[in-house]
Amino acid sequence: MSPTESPLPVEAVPDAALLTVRGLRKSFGDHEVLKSIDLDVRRGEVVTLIGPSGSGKTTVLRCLNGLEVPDAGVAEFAGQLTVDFSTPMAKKQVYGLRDRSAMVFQHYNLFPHKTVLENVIEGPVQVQKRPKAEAVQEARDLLARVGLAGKENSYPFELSGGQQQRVGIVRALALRPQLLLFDEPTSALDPELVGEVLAVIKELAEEGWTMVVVTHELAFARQVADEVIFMDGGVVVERGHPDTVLRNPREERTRQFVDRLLNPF
Ligand SMILES: Nc1ncnc2c1ncn2[C@@H]1O[C@H](COP(=O)(O)OP(=O)(O)OP(=O)(O)O)[C@@H](O)[C@H]1O
Repeated sequence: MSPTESPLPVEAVPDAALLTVRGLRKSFGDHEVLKSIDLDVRRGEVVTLIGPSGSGKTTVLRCLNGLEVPDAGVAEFAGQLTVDFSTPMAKKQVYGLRDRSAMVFQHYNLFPHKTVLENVIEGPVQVQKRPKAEAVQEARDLLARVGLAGKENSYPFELSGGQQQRVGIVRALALRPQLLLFDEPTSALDPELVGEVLAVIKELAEEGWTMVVVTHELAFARQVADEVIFMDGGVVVERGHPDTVLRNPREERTRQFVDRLLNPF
């Protein structure tokens, strides 16, 4: 299913903004984790977030998905929804963000006691109240697309990590989101399984899905990303085309981080 088939259609307007975020701030206690983050995501664009552990990448995704309520800032889904996080209404409005985005988690976060099919249809049927037969058919089609036909009745523990993550991706797609959020989708996988998951994400990018991907896979970022954002200490240090940020960064901090990823010893 391409994003244009979703019930919340992504219009084929090249370079049109889908999500604009300004001044995003989030503290946990007195630890200021995000210090005024700006983000522009255009329709059909792939933005990758890179940065050291603790720099705030996951927190950005969780704020975009409405799993955390930021302390300040504004998020706007073009022409549909504006959330001003500094107002009391934001606590309710973040559900609007959750309706429009879907997250793929580092550790898959599948329900262990549910089958693959049950995991995938949970959101569409229980949350979105879509007809079960339609959700089941769509889930079967999506699972087949990522090479998981025949695994519908398996339980997560019966699958490899790569297969579980592909179920995680299908579960996100089944929500028919406008924006896909990936939080280090391959970092829990054995090295030989990383490629099979990245291939699925790359295919989705080629189909025109809009996505924000937190990843340490620089080869993926180079090939697939339209923009790379390097975060450190809760701020955006540098952003730009992958050829600049990953090959010829302007900032010394970016250069050191990329060098460490390329030469860990
Ligand atoms: N719910 C929370 N309560 C308290 N502190 C939190 C919470 N969530 C995140 N943090 C802290 O916020 C900081 C940023 O965390 P975050 O997970 O966003 O970083 P990250 O860049 O994604 O790191 P990693 O690459 O290790 O996942 C860390 O210091 C983390 O301990």
